[in-house]
Amino acid sequence: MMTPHINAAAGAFAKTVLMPGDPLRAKYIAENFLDNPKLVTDVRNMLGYTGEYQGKKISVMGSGMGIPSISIYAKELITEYGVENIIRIGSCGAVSDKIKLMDVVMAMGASTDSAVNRTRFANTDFAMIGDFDLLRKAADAAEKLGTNYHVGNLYSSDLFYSGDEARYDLMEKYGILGVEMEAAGLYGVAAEYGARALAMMTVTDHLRQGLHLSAEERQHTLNEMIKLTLEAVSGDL
Ligand SMILES: O=P(O)(O)O[C@H]1O[C@H](CO)[C@@H](O)[C@H]1O
Ligand SMILES: O=c1cc[nH]c(=O)[nH]1
Repeated sequence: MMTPHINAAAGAFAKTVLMPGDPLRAKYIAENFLDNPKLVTDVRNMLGYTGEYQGKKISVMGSGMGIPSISIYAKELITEYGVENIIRIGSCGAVSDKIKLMDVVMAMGASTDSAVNRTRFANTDFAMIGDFDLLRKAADAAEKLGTNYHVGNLYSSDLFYSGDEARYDLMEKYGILGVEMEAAGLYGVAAEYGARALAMMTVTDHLRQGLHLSAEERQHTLNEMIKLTLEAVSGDL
């Protein structure tokens, strides 16, 4: 079996796929957190691996950056490879002083300036929400591991370089917890094709305070989020 973007064999993916934006983060997770990881797809270097966690099959694959990219991979994973659960594990920027660097943000919902969900939903506003069961398990895992986390609304932006300070004010007023570039697209695909999805982000940047995690801090905190995610999904693999 092959799609235009995934060259894995039929059955190569587990029913649960962790999805960081960066394919090299997928490689890092496979090599450092999974047992017996095998590369199953590498079209365009968008690396995907399947291995085991606590003896059960699990996959990890990069999504690329932005809603169009994750929409292609998530759709093909669900419809062509039978994937049932996709958990995005990414990075985001914060706009509120209540959110600190290294906190984890779990997207109960995802707002966006992208048109994709209006395009797929008769030009009306479909509420982009994460799967409640995955969200509850992720929050429970964060409590267990003592992670600082927030649950609420995220903003998936088409522009990384927007420079729109007024929009950051609006986001803060409306309680947006983080800005990233994929969650609303992932939630739309999951709704359209009947899969479960959750997006979780580590806060790596503070867009109002001009703060950015160092490379080492990014690595460390992303490790925490990966452990949290594996703990959250371990009962369902
Ligand atoms: O760290 P990842 O998962 O790539 O997520 C964030 O980082 C990228 C921008 O640098 C965008 O993909 C954004 O959503
Ligand atoms: O999209 C993103 C990702 C990380 N940090 C940001 O500020 N924006």
